[in-house]
Amino acid sequence: MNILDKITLDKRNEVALRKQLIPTSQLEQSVLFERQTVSLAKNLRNSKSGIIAEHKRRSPSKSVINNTLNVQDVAKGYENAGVCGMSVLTDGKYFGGSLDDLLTARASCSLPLLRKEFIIDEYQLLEAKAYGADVILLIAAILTRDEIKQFSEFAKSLHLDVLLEVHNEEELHKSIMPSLDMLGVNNRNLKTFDVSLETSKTLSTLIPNDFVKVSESGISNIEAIKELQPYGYQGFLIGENFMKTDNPGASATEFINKLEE
Ligand SMILES: O=P(O)(O)OC[C@@H](O)[C@@H](O)c1c[nH]c2ccccc12
Repeated sequence: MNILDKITLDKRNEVALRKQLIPTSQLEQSVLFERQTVSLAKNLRNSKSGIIAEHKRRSPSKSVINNTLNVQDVAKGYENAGVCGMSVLTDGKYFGGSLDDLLTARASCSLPLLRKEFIIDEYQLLEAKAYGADVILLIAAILTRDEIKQFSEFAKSLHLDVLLEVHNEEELHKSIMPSLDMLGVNNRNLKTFDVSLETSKTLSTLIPNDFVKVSESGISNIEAIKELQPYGYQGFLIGENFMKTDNPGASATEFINKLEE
């Protein structure tokens, strides 16, 4: 079993438990359910730099990235840096995140927030909304075309943006549909952890222009972005490069200033 299969299996058990503890009617009563969401896709279309900055404490590929920071400081720092949106890992077991992290980020900034999660059930979309997300991630590698359709349409009905993540041509072909806003190419293979920017370059021509193109993972310098922009990418998801420093907000500020020079 590869790591992605393991994560997905654990996630199914976790979601089944959560469903028993917190009924959907309770999620729907969250004050955040009434909140007007902010569109990340729109922000990216209007931005020069297109940075989506991530809060990530650890990952299966890197173990600990940063265990000392607090989400509030990171969210405020990213907002001050002028990023287009913030991604918050909410998986606990493999990434050290939580829905509480999402809630804290929501209370700390007004950036569009992406719930970075392994979504396998509509219930998680209600959670995303109830804890203040604006955007959800759907990972093509763990979903069927029917699930992608069902989850993305449900997300749209909740006024959430949808970022669909692919890693190869096959995943891309099965996923193209009008209920998606952004197509993300993950430069990291979630099954082997190999990282290559070539993945973004190769898949770029196959992505229809109606979607905002996002390149994800393994971006550690300005040169990578300059290299990817000619391929039509308007969004760049960066985690470790900022999170490994003592002050992710300051790192993002420096990065964006250089990029917009
Ligand atoms: O830390 P990096 O290499 O900058 O990567 C960020 C982000 O792309 C990565 O965390 C990610 C992309 N897709 C995911 C799916 C699940 C968990 C994590 C991810």
